[in-house]
Amino acid sequence: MKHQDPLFDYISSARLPTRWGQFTIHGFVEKHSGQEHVALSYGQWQEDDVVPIRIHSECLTGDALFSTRCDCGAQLEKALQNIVEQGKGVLLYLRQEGRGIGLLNKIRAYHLQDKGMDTVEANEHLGFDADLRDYSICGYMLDCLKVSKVNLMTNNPRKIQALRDLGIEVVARTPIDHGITDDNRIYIRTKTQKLGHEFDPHLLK
Ligand SMILES: Nc1nc2c(ncn2[C@@H]2O[C@H](COP(=O)(O)OP(=O)(O)OP(=O)(O)O)[C@@H](O)[C@H]2O)c(=O)[nH]1
Repeated sequence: MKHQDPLFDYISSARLPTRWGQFTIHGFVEKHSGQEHVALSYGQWQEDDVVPIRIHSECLTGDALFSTRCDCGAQLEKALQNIVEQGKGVLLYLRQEGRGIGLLNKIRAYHLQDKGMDTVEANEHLGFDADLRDYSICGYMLDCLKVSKVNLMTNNPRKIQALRDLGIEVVARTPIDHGITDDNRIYIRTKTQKLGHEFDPHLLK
């Protein structure tokens, strides 16, 4: 598993039983910042297989605190369920909270959204770009896990491009449009209009 890289390190792996099945959790670190990330893998594959994967960006409020202000928690659950149903797959869980602005800045952005701004306007009002995420560690993580061809669960074309730029073959995309509620319909509409996410328009009416 250990690969030499100037930017990233693999740390260790362990069993991770979950509600859906038994995964293995793998720990990684960005050397320059000390930022920690994890990958969950399930099942087995050959080097040439197309592996179902999800790149999930940390969302403490949605993933751990049950918020329905976004669709993150529902997407995380659905991704793990999909992987187990398909018998193999990988979830890359990147610690890029709030599209990269961090937890406390996300709460500041939520405050501005409570006052009427949309998710992009709120980021920009705080002096950030709409999306600050960096996916470069994904190439290293997938390399360590011996994955080179993927079926990516996402509605976000930027993730497809980011993987292609890293030399990963994105053979297919599986939409992941779970968790749309009255609490987040406007937020998701904004993501389609301003950030390029692809959603079935009927789901957003
Ligand atoms: N700045 C900011 N971040 C948010 C907000 N709502 C959710 N997030 C963060 O957005 C990230 C998830 O992004 P999404 O746009 O839902 O999904 P995606 O990862 O781009 O695309 P998918 O693969 O289709 O889910 C997580 O890091 C969340 O913490 C918000 O209103 N403002």
